[in-house]
Amino acid sequence: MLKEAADAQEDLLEVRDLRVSFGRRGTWLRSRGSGEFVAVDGVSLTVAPDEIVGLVGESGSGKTTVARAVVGLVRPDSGAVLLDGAPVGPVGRRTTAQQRAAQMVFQDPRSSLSPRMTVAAIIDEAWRTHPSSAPDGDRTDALHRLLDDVGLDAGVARHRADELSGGQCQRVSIARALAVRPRLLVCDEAVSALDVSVQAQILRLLVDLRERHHLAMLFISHDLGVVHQIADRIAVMRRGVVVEEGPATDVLGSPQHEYTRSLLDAALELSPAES
Ligand SMILES: Nc1ncnc2c1ncn2[C@@H]1O[C@H](COP(=O)(O)OP(=O)(O)OP(=O)(O)O)[C@@H](O)[C@H]1O
Repeated sequence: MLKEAADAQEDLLEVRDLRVSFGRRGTWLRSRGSGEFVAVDGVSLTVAPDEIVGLVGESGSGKTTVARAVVGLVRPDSGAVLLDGAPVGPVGRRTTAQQRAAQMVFQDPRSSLSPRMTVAAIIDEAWRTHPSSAPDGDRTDALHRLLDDVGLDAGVARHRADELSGGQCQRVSIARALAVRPRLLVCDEAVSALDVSVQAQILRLLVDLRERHHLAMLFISHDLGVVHQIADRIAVMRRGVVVEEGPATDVLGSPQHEYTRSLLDAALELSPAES
C-alpha cells in the first residue's frame, strides 16, 4: 500500500526522534567526548499497516541500531518507539502482544538459527516463547501450513538448520517470525547474504506475505537496487541521521540529497547492465 493510501490509517510503527549512543573508546566524526558514540541521532520514521518502508544507507549509518530499537533490543537515550500509537520500551518492558507484534529477520540465516535444531523444533520454540500464538489444534498441521506459506515442503520440518541451503534457512527464519503472528517484520539485510537469484525469490516471498498476512515491513538494506524492488517508501540514513525520505519512486527517480544521489550512482555502477 502506498503511503498516500495509508495516510488515513494510524501508523503501525512510529519512531520518534530516536537517539541511541554507545559508550566506546576511539573517536569518529559523531563522537561526543568521553567515548560516547552517537549511532542514531534524532531519527523519525513511520510504517503504516501493510506498508513496506526501505531504510538504506552505507555500512555504519545506524540502520541496524534503529532496527534493534524497534524490536526492543537496544535502549534509546531519548525519543520513542510507538506500536499502534502506544510507546514501547525494551523487550523486558513490553507486553507479550507488543513483543509479538514486531519480529526481526536477520541477515545471516545460518547464524540466526540454531544449527543443530530441527525446523520443527525451531518453530515449536517460537510457539513456546509466545504461547498465545501457538495453534489450538494439531501443531503438525499448523507447522506444515506455515512451511507451505514460506514455500517449503513439509519434509523440511525434520531437517536440521545446518542441512538446509541459505535460501531455505532464510525461509525458515521468516516462518519462525510468522509463527507468532506479527504485524511488522523488521528485515535487517535479510537478503544480503544470498545469491542474486535466491534474493529475488525471497523478495517475492516477502511481497506475497505482505498481501496474504497484511504485514508491514521495515526493510533494511545497504543496497538501493534491492530496496527498489520492494519498498513503497524509502528513508535514507547517513551517519545516524535520516537525510531523505519519501515515496520510493521520488527518492529513486529524483533524489534530493547529494548522498542519495551518490548511493544511486554507486548502485548503477555495480549493475551497469540494468542502467
Ligand atoms: N553495541 C555497540 N557498541 C558500540 N558501537 C556500536 C554498537 N552497535 C553499533 N555500534 C556502532 O554504531 C554505528 C552504527 O552501527 P549499525 O550497525 O547500526 O549500522 P548499519 O548502518 O546497520 O551498518 P551495517 O550495515 O554495517 O550493520 C557503527 O559505527 C557501529 O560500530
